[in-house]
Amino acid sequence: MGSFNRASKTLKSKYAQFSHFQFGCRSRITNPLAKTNYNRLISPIYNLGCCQNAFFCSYSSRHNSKDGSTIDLSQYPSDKIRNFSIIAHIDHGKSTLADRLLELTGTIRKGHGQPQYLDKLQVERERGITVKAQTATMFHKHNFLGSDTNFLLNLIDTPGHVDFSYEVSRSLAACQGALLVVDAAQGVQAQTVANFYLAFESNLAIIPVINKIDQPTADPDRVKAQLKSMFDLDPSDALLTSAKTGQGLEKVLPAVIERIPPPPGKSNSPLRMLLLDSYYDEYRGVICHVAIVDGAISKGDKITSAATGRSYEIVDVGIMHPELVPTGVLLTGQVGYVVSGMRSTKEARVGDTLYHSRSTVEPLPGFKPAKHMVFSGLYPADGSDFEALNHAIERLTCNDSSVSVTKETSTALGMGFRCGFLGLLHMDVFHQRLEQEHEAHVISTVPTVPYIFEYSDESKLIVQNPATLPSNPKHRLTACLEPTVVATIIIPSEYVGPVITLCSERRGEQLEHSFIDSQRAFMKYRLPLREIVVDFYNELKSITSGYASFDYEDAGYQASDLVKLDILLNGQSVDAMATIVHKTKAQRVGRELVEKLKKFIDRQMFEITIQAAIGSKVIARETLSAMRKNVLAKCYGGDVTRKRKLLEKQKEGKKRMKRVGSVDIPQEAFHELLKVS
Ligand SMILES: Nc1nc2c(ncn2[C@@H]2O[C@H](COP(=O)(O)OP(=O)(O)OP(=O)(O)O)[C@@H](O)[C@H]2O)c(=O)[nH]1
Repeated sequence: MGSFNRASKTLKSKYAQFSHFQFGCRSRITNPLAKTNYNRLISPIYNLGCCQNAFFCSYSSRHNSKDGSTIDLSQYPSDKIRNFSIIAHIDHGKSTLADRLLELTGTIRKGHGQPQYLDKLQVERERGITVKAQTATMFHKHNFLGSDTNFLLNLIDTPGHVDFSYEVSRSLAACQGALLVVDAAQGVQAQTVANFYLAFESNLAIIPVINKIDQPTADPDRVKAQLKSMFDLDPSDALLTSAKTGQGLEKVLPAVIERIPPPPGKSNSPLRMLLLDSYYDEYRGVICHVAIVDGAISKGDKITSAATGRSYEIVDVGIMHPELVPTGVLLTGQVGYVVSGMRSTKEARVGDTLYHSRSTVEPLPGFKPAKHMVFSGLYPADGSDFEALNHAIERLTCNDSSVSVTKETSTALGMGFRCGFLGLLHMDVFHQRLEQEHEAHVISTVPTVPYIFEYSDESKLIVQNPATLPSNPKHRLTACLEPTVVATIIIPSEYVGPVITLCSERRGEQLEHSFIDSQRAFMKYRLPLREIVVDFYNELKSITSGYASFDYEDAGYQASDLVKLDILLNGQSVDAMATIVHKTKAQRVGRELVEKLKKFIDRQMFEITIQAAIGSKVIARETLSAMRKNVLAKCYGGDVTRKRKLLEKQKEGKKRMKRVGSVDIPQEAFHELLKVS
């Protein structure tokens, strides 16, 4: 507990500086709908129908202005605006709570939208996770300081998974407060800790929300005690809710209005607009999400980008309500979108300051660039589809600028791309979106982390693709460095032993071990990134019967004993299968790789040797004896159509093979390798 108490003291002193209306304003919103259909913009009739009795009906204050805008934002100066995020550990109910708030304020009709309304992407719906943070503007009437006042509230629903914490930190930059949602049964989990600190370090007002109190195993008092001991949050400040049944939700928006300060910008200063995110719309070009830090922006204004120096004219401006609704203007403290004739999202740099071309301003600090933790090669399953894949990747990166892409060539797989991702789930999601949204069939190579190799001539090589590491370098190798992370693990106390064993097997160094309460342990480990990239979380879940929660943050590089492991088929190296491993693990990984490959490569008309080698030394070997696969073997009788079908299926399967020298490798073999390494 010592560390928590220390943290609490620091927090107390930090909190002492908190006074309402004194928070630094930074901003952010995010990508909404990949393909917004402007014909579906909310109609006045729809909005009138969906307003809830006691809540503010946005149309009561709407008018149709000359430029067609339907909402008059001039009645919302900064003191009537609240910008807040919903942050939580994965699955603690952020998106469901967001649904309820949208319904309460009449922004969406109750039961009208799909559950988790703001999770728009197919991949989000299929996996039940939030990948992109989403913003929605809501209007709400509240009795504030003795009089009924209309407020404009910007809600940002954020992802819970560690890979997307970059989204969370950008979201928080647009806010002055956050709802920290904690599951009443599960209590504080690893991402609760990580997200709390993100919000705390951004000086946000934090409102604890203990959600899912309808569950039979809910124990709100235990969670309150955890919030007190870990974050020094006052138990009496916690709101108790059930986003499922609606219990306690009426207290959420009043708390947002009363406890979160308004945005602090200056309305009479020149425009400073922070570019939070952008996405590409087929019909309108780049749509930028912005926060107005100072001043105001109107349709027709000329703006300049501080990052590129290019100027644009604003052709549309509005809010996300929750679809795009033109308002003709955005005022200080408001968040919304602008369309300005940018042709590619490369022109829209996240964190950029946009200002009126006629003025000069000090640019805003912007955001730290996203750090790529995992790299993988993406190749078209059919080599002739390179251009199609190129196009698909270009389109997708327009809507996910956190992926880095460079072209590369592999002797085994042909022309492809080396892509950098924020983590393995991010990589998986990108892959899935390529297939689902752009119909691209892709082979991805074993994910690797960025290693640094230093040589005697003081040169450094950053290796994002193991195949590029020279086996016989010109200069003597002086150091190998690998990236590390500090991992936070929260588990029921009875699983401490197995988790310690797992972390030491993964070359982890224990930094902290304490107890949150009588039932839950809290551990911090420094671990090589490579060791957690692939299946660490699955194994952690399996040894703790699914009760572990896990989060990590970048912790720099450490010297390590690394070797390059090559895979050879009939003596020929398969560059796409090369990997870099710790010397002590090379033997085991090599053996597992060749065994896996043996299972997945079909026997062919000749014998195939599969070898794992470090330099010229072979450390594992398997042999696949010769045989032709007869797909008709089990097909008795003379049914021609059935035989034809089987042969066509085989032909189709062959198309999905990759020929390396004389050996065909099925796509599944590459996928299976991901699991071993
Ligand atoms: N019993 C109960 N279930 C809830 C409540 N709130 C949410 N859930 C359920 O919890 C699951 C996760 O809810 P989400 O809203 O998707 O959680 P999330 O935090 O947005 O998840 P990520 O975006 O993946 O981090 C869903 O099955 C919800 O129906 C609640 O108050 N009570």
